[in-house]
Amino acid sequence: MSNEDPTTDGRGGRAPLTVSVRRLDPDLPLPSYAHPGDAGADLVSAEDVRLGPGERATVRTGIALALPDGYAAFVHPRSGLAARCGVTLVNAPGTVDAGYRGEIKVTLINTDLGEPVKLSRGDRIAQLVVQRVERAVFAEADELPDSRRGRGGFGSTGGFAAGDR
Ligand SMILES: O=c1ccn([C@H]2C[C@H](O)[C@@H](COP(=O)(O)OP(=O)(O)OP(=O)(O)O)O2)c(=O)[nH]1
Repeated sequence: MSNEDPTTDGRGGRAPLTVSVRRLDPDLPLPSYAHPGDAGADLVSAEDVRLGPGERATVRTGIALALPDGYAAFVHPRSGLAARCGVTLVNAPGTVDAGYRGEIKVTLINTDLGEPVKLSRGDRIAQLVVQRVERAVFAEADELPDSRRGRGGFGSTGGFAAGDR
């Protein structure tokens, strides 16, 4: 039996987490990181999609996951698609629960009000960030401890002209 700690790679770094993936569409790739150190693994579209100006669509990715307990995956937009075409996610980031075994889907929206966007099957449409998450116990309290921010909420620190009127 090995005494090695499975959470380390034996060279002082963290061992990668293995996540089981089912390919619901065998011709599409598994999620993959474009570069070492990338936080998000690209997800591709399983279908051809045309998004008219301002239109949204929920798009299949052809994969299903089994995340270990204590982890979640977050579906984030791709910055290039957002900057070039105005395509982002309606619910960014989408939350994929550890217990979810269905197909990962991505709800895209074309925020460009002038131009339609065409995406093809196999195009990279979003990125998946896998993270450890805490499960909180919500303990009711009559008083909360003081803090510097206190009750100062939305925009309370200023910093944008339109909100400083
Ligand atoms: O962008 C996303 C977001 C979620 N999901 C899947 C995984 C997630 O575990 C499930 C439910 O998502 P969420 O909890 O955000 O949806 P809800 O509207 O709160 O539904 P529910 O009542 O099922 O929790 O849908 C996706 O495939 N893509």
